[in-house]
Amino acid sequence: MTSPTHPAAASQPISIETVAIVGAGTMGLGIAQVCVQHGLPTILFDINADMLPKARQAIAAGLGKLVEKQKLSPEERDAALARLTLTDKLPEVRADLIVEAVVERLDVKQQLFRQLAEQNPAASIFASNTSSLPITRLAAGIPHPERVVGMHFFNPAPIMKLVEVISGVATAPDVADAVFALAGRLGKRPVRAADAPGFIVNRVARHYYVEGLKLAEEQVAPVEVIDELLESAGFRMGPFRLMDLIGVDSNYLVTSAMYEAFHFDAKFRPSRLQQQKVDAGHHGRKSGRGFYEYPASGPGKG
Ligand SMILES: NC(=O)c1ccc[n+]([C@@H]2O[C@H](COP(=O)([O-])OP(=O)(O)OC[C@H]3O[C@@H](n4cnc5c(N)ncnc54)[C@H](O)[C@@H]3O)[C@@H](O)[C@H]2O)c1
Repeated sequence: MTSPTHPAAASQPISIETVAIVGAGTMGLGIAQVCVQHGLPTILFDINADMLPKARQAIAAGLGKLVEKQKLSPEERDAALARLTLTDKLPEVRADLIVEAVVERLDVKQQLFRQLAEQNPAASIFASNTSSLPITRLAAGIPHPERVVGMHFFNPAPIMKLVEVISGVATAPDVADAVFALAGRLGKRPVRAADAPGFIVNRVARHYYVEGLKLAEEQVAPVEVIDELLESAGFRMGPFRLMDLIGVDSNYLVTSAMYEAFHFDAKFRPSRLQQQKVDAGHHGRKSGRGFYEYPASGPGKG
């Protein structure tokens, strides 16, 4: 059996010099910050124009914190910000590497990749930050599926070192290699993962959320107590505080996708308590309220 090949990869390693991030939400803006900080001209696109000024502010604040900690000079911060282009116009999304960080829905991500394929050369790499959707399925029906790869950052992207690099059945090895190398250039610790539901971390971590929610539903203890106990047992954040950071809606979609991917295995069943939070718009820090309230600091902070 021969491996798929990437159009740009005939004789030399694929070079990634420009990046575009699609989706300026919790993950997209963190990934964009990391890219500009590491010297890459980066386009950040969102369909919702209202997200863009907030995204610039959040990235400026993130870089500002690094200046305060003397990890970045004010000049480096300014140069990083100058590498950032924000847009709500999809035709402007052209780059060597496009990382999508939009809502966790296969149909939305596939439609986006199909549109991007029309305006980008075959050599552009399409990476997905999906937490749970199969890369093989995501690539199906996309022109040049060998360029589709998983590049899964963790939240908060500027801080967390791990990046899972996932090859689907069609992914060209040199595409995965190029994304792996880029993650290293971004100061991350890349790890290769096979295309299994939830990859590595989310497969294990799912039970942290699912069991925490079951405890709350069964009224074994209130959410604050569950969080406090797990934090005192050594976890950095309890499951509810962590879901508020992740986005209760994003976390719910990941659990739902994994439940389906594991053929409705009861151990991944999504919680009604969480579904109600989503239905009520209590999406966590980003909406100012989730399992906790974030009134004074506003959305996005805690
Ligand atoms: N939140 C986390 O902790 C986390 C961690 C790792 C991976 N992920 C994954 O990252 C992806 C994004 O999650 P998030 O939590 O950042 O979501 P989010 O809801 O915070 O942000 C999504 C953004 O995408 C935009 N968007 C939606 N559809 C779009 C489209 N078609 N084109 C352009 N923009 C579009 C929305 O306007 C929004 O700004 C998901 O696949 C999720 O599973 C999330």
